[in-house]
Amino acid sequence: MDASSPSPDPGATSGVSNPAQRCGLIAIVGRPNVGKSTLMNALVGQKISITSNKAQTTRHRITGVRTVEEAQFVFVDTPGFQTKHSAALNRSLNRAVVGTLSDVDVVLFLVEAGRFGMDDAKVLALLQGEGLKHKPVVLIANKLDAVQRRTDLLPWLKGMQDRHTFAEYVPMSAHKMADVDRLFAILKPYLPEQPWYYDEDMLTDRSEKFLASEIIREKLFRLTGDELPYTSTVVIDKWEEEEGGQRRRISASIVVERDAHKGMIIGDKGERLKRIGSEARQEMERLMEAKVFLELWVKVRSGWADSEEHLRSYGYE
Ligand SMILES: Nc1nc2c(ncn2[C@@H]2O[C@H](COP(=O)(O)OP(=O)(O)OP(=O)(O)O)[C@@H](O)[C@H]2O)c(=O)[nH]1
Repeated sequence: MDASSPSPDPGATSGVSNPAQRCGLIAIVGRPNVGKSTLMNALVGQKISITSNKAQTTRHRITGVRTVEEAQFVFVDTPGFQTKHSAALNRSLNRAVVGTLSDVDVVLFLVEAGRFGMDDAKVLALLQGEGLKHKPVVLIANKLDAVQRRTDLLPWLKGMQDRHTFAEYVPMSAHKMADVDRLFAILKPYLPEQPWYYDEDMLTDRSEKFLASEIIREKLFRLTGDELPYTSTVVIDKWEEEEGGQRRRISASIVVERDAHKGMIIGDKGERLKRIGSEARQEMERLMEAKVFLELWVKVRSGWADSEEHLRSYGYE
């Protein structure tokens, strides 16, 4: 409450009782490409994590915060549960998923409405494992808009009921705002009554530096299409603020595994790298409300995805 508030005593009764504050952690899990990032961005109301048609682009844990009336929802976006690759990177990612889930109040398990494959089953098995058994899990049957025959959905939902006793069954589309609003109402009772963790207008607790690297990564994946393996990463090498924060000088490296990938990113006469840099710079300027000078490098670091040591130095724990 701000100091100029007319109310002399915020705790005073005025005939209308103020509901107690609620606050809780919510994790969003599901196989790659089911729409986790899309849903979190819709829930938080601002783009803070990258989305892409390319599977497995979400590797960092990202927190988004949304306060609706008395309830504060703190969202944790977990990396896609890795099933295809077996490098150290994936072990690290799976550890991150389990670590994230153990301390949340409710888990949103995303699947595509009408579909439940081996990859979904692996994520569900993880949720049914030791330590997570009693956690409320809400089944989100996403991409409802893409379902041709809605009548097929009822038997499918019944089948899902047999697989796990979910706390709620929510067929919806992350692209539809009305569905997203309804989800807030459904989730509210799962948040414990306790004071908010963040200011009401707080959207993310990740640093600008982290968001900058995510923006570069998003442009990288968007502009290289499916050619680039998901193991490419971005490291911020230099970050300088000038003129009281009005100007940023940022130098970043895109780290790839092979020379061929380097060529792919640089493109003909450097055109593609130039475009990645220019689009990333513009988005950073909008986000940071400052002038940005961005220098981008492409480095080849062979086999980094298999080395625990490299993972640590790039910030994956
Ligand atoms: N038709 C439809 N498409 C959706 C919906 N939600 C997400 N998508 C699309 O599904 C694709 C994948 O969405 P993401 O949000 O990147 O998926 P993700 O689960 O975060 O993917 P990873 O980062 O690979 O784990 C994108 O092309 C989205 O636009 C939806 O409700 N309906």
